[in-house]
Amino acid sequence: MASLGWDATFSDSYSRYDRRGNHPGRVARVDRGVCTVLTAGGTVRASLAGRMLGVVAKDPLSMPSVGDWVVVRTWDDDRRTIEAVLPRRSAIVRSTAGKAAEGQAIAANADAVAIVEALDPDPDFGRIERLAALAYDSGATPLLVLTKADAVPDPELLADDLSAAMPDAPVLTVSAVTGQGLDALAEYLKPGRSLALLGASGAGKSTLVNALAGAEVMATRGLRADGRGRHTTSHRSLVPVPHGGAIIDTPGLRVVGLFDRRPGDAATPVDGLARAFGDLDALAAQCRFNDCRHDTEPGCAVLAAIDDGLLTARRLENWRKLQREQAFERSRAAARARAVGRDKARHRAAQDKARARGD
Ligand SMILES: Nc1nc2c(ncn2[C@@H]2O[C@H](COP(=O)(O)OP(=O)(O)OP(=O)(O)O)[C@@H](O)[C@H]2O)c(=O)[nH]1
Ligand SMILES: [Zn+2]
Repeated sequence: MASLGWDATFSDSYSRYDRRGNHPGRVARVDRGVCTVLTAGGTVRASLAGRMLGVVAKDPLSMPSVGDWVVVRTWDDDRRTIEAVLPRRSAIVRSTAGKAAEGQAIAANADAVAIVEALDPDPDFGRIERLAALAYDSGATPLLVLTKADAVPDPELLADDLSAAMPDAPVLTVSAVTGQGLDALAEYLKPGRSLALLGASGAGKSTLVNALAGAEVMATRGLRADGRGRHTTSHRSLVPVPHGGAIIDTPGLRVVGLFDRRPGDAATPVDGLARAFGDLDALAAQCRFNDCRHDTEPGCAVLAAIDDGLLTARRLENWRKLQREQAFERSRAAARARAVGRDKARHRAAQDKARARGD
């Protein structure tokens, strides 16, 4: 358990659940609400307890996710249920595609999040930047992992270019074929440490899990004829590694919406987008005008950096795009909060009326 990341903080959170029949465990996989959980007594399957169903219906973010530490209860008839999710240390949260602005946790309690992008074919700057915002938002430490180094003539040159997409993060160039860079990546997998992999389908995540866990633990499949990954991984998995630690594979998501975790809350702990674009934030602070739009304004530090070749116009454009998207998410979430408020007010009014009638 300690090797999987169980520590004093989780143990503390667990203490109020510590009674006969309960055990702590870490979620390795979720299939339609049934969780595969690693416990000190072995791997078990557990469904959500009744009270959890209520909690999840109100707040989809509280649905157990891969990497969560949970309370498993074993019943007399050997059935097992998940009674609670212990507070998360980090969570990768994406916005769900539906109309309501809801978030979905795709991996919990990672210490480091690797944005995985293949050098071949065509690595995508914009995708790295978007995933970086998600990774910084998670509270875990982001890094950039560029895969399939064996497939391009000059991986280091490409890596140099792509590192501009995550200026504050370590960048590793790896190949599952030659083994290049795998030791450096394994540094993030000490006993008790968890590394989550986040990237497009076909980026080579499952192959990395296999290489690092040293076994064919994930089903990897061939590429389609057009060179794109087949969309086959629908589950997420946490895999313990032999020398301690765990790797969390996430599904290769097509669309990864940014999720604004706490709309309108000034106390929001991290703004992943601002962190992922820390270089631009710092430049913008030096513009002559506070409300500079970095468009045609005189004394604009952002435009000056582009002129000097320190920043690409493409990165500025993507920053704006992601900011617009975040603003949209924020307005959706605010609308949803208002709707919930209205429902509550209506409910209270009905109760008051009933009381006034003396029911
Ligand atoms: N040349 C080369 N090919 C690789 C490397 N790593 C992975 N591949 C190939 O890339 C394809 C996709 O790899 P996967 O590991 O399945 O990709 P994934 O990111 O897990 O994809 P999803 O499961 O869809 O999320 C497979 O055909 C792998 O054999 C590498 O280092 N070099
Ligand atoms: Zn400016």
